[in-house]
Amino acid sequence: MKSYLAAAIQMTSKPNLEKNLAEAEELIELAVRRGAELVGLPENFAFLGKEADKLAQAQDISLKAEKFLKTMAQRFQITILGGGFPVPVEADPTKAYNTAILVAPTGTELTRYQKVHLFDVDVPDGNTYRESSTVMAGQSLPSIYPSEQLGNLGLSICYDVRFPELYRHLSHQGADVLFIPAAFTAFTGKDHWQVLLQARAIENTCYVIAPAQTGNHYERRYTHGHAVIIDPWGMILADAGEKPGMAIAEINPTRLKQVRQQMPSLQHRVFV
Ligand SMILES: O=C(O)CNC(=O)[C@H](CS)NC(=O)CCC(=O)C(=O)O
Repeated sequence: MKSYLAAAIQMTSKPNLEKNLAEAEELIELAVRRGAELVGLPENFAFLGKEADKLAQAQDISLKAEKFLKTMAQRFQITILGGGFPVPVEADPTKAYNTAILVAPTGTELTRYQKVHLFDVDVPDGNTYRESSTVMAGQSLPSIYPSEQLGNLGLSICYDVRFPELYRHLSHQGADVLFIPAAFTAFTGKDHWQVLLQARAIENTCYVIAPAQTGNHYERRYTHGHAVIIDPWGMILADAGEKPGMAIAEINPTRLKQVRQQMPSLQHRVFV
């Protein structure tokens, strides 16, 4: 593993696939110009709209999002994470998997994860979320992708951040970097987002790369923003704030080793 720059992209995706991909392309290009070799896009980067509209367009979103990620990775010679887009479930036309994929600079898919924990929550601000009405829950824990250059990369999506056992599973497999792409609600985000991300970084002594959605997407859907990169000690290395843009920071194996020496808690695990 070498030292390199990673970018966590922040977007305000809308119910408009073409527009979102054009915005993502601009931000990826900017990240590359700033030297990023690993770029993460947030959950719902390709489409953020009503559940029914998303499902109706799922086939189109799925094909175009996947093609887009492969084209970007090859054009800019970067590794790229697409932090969550709907992939239709063949056996059930009423459902899609909320899928994240990691793509190599060659355009090859390295690994894929289907979101396991679905956000079925009545948020106290009056918004109701029933992700399970259109999303099929993934059945298996994510596996890490061992990259010689970039370290062991672990995937997850958004609401997963509240389930520490998933990240324990990743760190148990040797994860160095945890991806937590999200579309966190503005209401929960203000109190929980940063705390949860820092906890996952600290307890697993891993880097956290958390691309995010921000602002108003349609009607009353607001997300929290603050795409961040956090180091294994829990320090916020970069924070994208509230506007579309990105957080960029160095992922450094020497720092990783240093923190794991200073705080060897992973070696002291008793139960998992
Ligand atoms: O907001 C939207 O319309 C899009 N959001 C999403 O697609 C996903 C699934 S509904 N959001 C989350 O998982 C939020 C989790 C969260 O916010 C928390 O855990 O507090």
